[in-house]
Amino acid sequence: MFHVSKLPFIMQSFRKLSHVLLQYSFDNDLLTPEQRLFYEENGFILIKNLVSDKDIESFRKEFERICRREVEVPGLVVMRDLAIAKSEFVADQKAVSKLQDFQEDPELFQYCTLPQILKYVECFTGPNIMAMHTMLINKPPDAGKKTSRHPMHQDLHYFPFRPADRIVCSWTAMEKVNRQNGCLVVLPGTHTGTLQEHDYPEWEGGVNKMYHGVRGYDPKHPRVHLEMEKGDTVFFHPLLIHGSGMNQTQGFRKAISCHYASADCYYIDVKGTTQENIEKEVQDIAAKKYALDDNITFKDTWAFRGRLVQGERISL
Ligand SMILES: CC(C)CC(=O)SCCNC(=O)CCNC(=O)[C@H](O)C(C)(C)COP(=O)(O)OP(=O)(O)OC[C@H]1O[C@@H](n2cnc3c(N)ncnc32)[C@H](O)[C@@H]1OP(=O)(O)O
Ligand SMILES: Nc1ncnc2c1ncn2[C@@H]1O[C@H](COP(=O)(O)OP(=O)(O)OP(=O)(O)O)[C@@H](O)[C@H]1O
Ligand SMILES: O=C(O)CCC(=O)C(=O)O
Ligand SMILES: [Fe+2]
Ligand SMILES: [Mg+2]
Repeated sequence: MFHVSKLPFIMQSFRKLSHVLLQYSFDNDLLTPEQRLFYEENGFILIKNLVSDKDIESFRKEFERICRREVEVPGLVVMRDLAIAKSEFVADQKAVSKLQDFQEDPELFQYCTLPQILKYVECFTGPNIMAMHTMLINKPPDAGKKTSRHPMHQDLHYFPFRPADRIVCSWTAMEKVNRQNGCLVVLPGTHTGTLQEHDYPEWEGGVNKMYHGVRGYDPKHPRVHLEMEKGDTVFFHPLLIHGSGMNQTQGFRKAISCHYASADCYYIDVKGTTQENIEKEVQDIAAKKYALDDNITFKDTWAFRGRLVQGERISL
């Protein structure tokens, strides 16, 4: 018979067991057992209303200043949608589809250090945390060629560091996102698989630079559209297959995100793996951007951009 005096023993056994059975998250006081199990099984977890309107307003303002070129940010990559980059019209601020690598912009980088975000991140990375990759995505109204889509992919394809289970993305909606404006689409449970081969999808209207898609995923796998309100944040595993649909509205769908990794993750050599194709593209772009010879390594491009946000810097 169960007796309350046995409760501490039962709890302790559960904790021990959970270390064996739950490989994707850590035991702490933040996630409920149900939330942990959800992440373990699905590879993502959505937390409502995590980032304040005030913070989002300040990211939006800074984004606009960058578009107007009132501030210059070292290392920042300003992307334009393919449909606009290849058009004859002079691009104005509305042409910016994505900012990458805003680690040197104090206003935007504030996002990566928000304590309420880091508390969740720690459940997946542990206490020593590096912000490895930053983005502000401004998905434009589709110009008619479906170039606003992001093909289904696994973010780990871009990362030469491991282990995958100690990496997590936080992605915060800066406004209401839904099917109409191209919310995230995820294939729940795919984080338990392996890294798949990625390449450019054969889309008629073309595809944006470096938007590789996963080859041959099961089109019948259940899809979940993550409709979110402003401030809602999803945390997801780097093997989770995800993408985003076309923006069929006239507004620019904004989201801000950061990929975090445990500071004791280690770099790997991707030679001879499916990641060789992205390594080559990244090195070609980096060589141009930093006006260097082609001796900048894939690993360097990451070590150089990564920033410690909690604990101590170890091997990344
Ligand atoms: C987990 C995470 C990492 C997952 C992801 O983020 S997946 C997406 C990752 N994407 C990236 O990292 C994209 C990086 N993009 C860039 O570095 C830049 O936007 C560049 C593609 C190098 C272009 O930048 P920049 O050289 O300043 O732009 P320019 O206007 O001078 O154009 C130079 C040539 O590039 C072309 N271009 C610009 N934007 C795109 C585009 N979106 N897709 C395809 N081609 C593009 C542009 O047309 C021009 O081509 P040519 O006229 O020389 O043929
Ligand atoms: N031909 C394709 N190959 C690979 N991925 C695709 C293809 N077409 C769409 N996708 C991806 O599938 C996801 C959903 O795209 P899409 O907008 O077509 O459908 P949806 O949003 O589920 O449906 P709806 O637009 O009817 O609401 C996106 O990640 C998109 O990039
Ligand atoms: O905001 C989006 O459309 C998703 C972007 C994404 O998955 C990525 O850049 O890796
Ligand atoms: Fe992604
Ligand atoms: Mg759609």
